[in-house]
Amino acid sequence: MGSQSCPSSKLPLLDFSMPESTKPGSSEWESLKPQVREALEEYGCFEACFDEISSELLGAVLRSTEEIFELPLESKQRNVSEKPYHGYVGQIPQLPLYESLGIDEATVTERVETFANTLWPQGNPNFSKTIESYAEKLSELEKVVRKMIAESFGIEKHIDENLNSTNYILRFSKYNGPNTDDVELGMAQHTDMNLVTILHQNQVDGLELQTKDGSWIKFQPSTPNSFIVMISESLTAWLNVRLRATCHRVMMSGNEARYSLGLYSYPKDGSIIEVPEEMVDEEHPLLFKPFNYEEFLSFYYTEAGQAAPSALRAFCGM
Ligand SMILES: O=C(O)CCC(=O)C(=O)O
Ligand SMILES: [Fe+2]
Repeated sequence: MGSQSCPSSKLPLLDFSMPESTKPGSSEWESLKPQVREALEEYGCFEACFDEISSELLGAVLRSTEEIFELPLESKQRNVSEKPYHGYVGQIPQLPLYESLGIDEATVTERVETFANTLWPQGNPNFSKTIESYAEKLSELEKVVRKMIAESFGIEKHIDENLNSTNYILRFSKYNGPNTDDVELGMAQHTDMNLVTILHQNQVDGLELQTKDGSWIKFQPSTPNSFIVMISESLTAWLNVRLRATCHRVMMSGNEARYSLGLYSYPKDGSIIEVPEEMVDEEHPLLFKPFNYEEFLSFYYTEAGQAAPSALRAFCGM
């Protein structure tokens, strides 16, 4: 990899910590809604403040993340899943800096406890309590954002069904510093396939985002406690591509390890994503047939899915 880094940039910073800002219909809600829409139109993502998750909780979450990666490889590899990219991922020759583990249905107490018991056979109640609280609170922010998006397009009558058929996976990632003078690949460029992704990281930067003109910017958080909210392919499909998912990657430099946590909302097994009729008109012809997310994800991980410029269009485009 080259030794050059791309320019740093700030994203729009939206404040979900204001009282009432997560209460539908409040003046704070109404003022944030167009800002969410505008930021997503421009960048496909934004930075969010959300002090429902306190600094103490964020500190505990990052310590818990470090605790996971300190475990021996055999322990981490016990985190298995029949779904691709849901269990332990690591030891990939092309991505030597990267390792991650996921908890599927991370807002469900038993699922978090099962994950903890898999990693620590003697249990780790502290970990479970911290992580469950984090996933639960952050999933509330995710729902607020999705609801604001739906209202901004006048499709709020479909939102309850959309919200009620959602699961959340929480992924813990570690990227080692390359320990050279070069910038090295942590994670290859991609868009996420789910609905909405919310990321939080430690103090080591590395996330890069592709702007509309195709250039790359390095994300630099405005405050250590903020989150990046990003829309992903399945949500853009639901919106008939009125918003676009952002292409992103992780590039690492220096000696320090970067830790990140991603909360990914995705449609529950068996649920179908169908573009609401309000999103279709002469100017915006229907782009996707109704699709099942699980089937789409299986296709995405096939050779044809990986080779397609847009896996979603290849899978269910009109
Ligand atoms: O670590 C990050 O900030 C990004 C992770 C990511 O893009 C992913 O897991 O899909
Ligand atoms: Fe991603």
